[in-house]
Amino acid sequence: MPDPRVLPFPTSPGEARPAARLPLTVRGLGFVADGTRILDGIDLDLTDNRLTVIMGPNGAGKSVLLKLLHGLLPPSAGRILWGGRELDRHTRQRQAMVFQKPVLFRRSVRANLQFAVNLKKSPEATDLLSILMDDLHLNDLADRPARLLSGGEQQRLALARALLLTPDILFLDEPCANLDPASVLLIEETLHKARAGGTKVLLVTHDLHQARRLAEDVVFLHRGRLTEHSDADSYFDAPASPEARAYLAGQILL
Ligand SMILES: Nc1ncnc2c1ncn2[C@@H]1O[C@H](COP(=O)(O)OP(=O)(O)OP(=O)(O)O)[C@@H](O)[C@H]1O
Repeated sequence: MPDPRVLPFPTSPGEARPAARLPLTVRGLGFVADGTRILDGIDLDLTDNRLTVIMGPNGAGKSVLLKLLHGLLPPSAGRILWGGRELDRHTRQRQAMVFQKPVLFRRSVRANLQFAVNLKKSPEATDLLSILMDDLHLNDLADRPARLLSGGEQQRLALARALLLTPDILFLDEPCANLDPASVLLIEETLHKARAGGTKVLLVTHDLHQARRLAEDVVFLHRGRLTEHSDADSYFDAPASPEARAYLAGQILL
C-alpha cells in the first residue's frame, strides 16, 4: 500500500539520506554585474537528497545563486556541475523553480496545470495532477483565471505546476513571503512530501521558523560569500561562522 503522504515520484524506499538524483558540485563560482562582485569563490557540494535551506541577509546573493544554478544567469567565474556535467537542456528539464512572484500563464488554473501535464506526456502525470490539486486545495479554483488569484493561491498553483514536472531539483525563492499561515502549511507539507518522494529541494527563506521546520542542512551566504554549510541542527544550535551567529541573533550585518 503506497504511503499517501508521499507524492508518487520514483524513490528509493528506506533510505534516510539517499543520494541526490542530480548531485551538484560548485567550484569557484563568481558573478559580477556592472563591475560589482555579487558572488565570489563559492564552493558547494549538494550530493544527497536532504532539504537544503539557503539563508543570509538581504543582498547576500541568494537569489542570484539560485538563478546561476538553474541557468537563468551565466557565471562570471567558476563551474557548476550537475551529475558531473555542465548544465544542458536535458538537465534543465530535470529542474523546476518557484519564484517569490509566481510566473503564470494568462489562462485558467486548470490550463496552467494541464500545460505541465502535457509536457510530461506520462500517464502518471494525470494521477499526480489530481493529488496535487487535492493537496494544495486547487479544485475549487480550477476554472478561475490564474492571474486573478490571490498571492497565496497563485503560489500554491505555481508549486503544483512545478511538481507536475516531477523535478529532480526544485528551487524555491522565498515562496511563502506574504502568505497566510494556512497557505504556508499547505506549501510546507507539500515540500515534505516532495522531498520524501525523492525531489531535492533548495529553498531560500528569511523565515527562521520555516527554516527550522524544513531545513535538513543550511547554506549561509554573506556579502556574496558562502561562510557556512552545516547540518540544520548544528547551524541553529551552534553556527560555526560569526556571520551566521550574528544573523541568527537578529543583528544587522554589514
Ligand atoms: N541580474 C542582476 N544583475 C546585476 N545585479 C544583480 C542582479 N540580480 C541581483 N543583483 C544584485 O546582486 C545583489 C544580490 O542580490 P540577490 O537578489 O541575490 O540578494 P538576496 O540575497 O536574494 O537578497 P534578498 O534577501 O533581499 O532577496 C544585490 O545587490 C542585487 O541588486
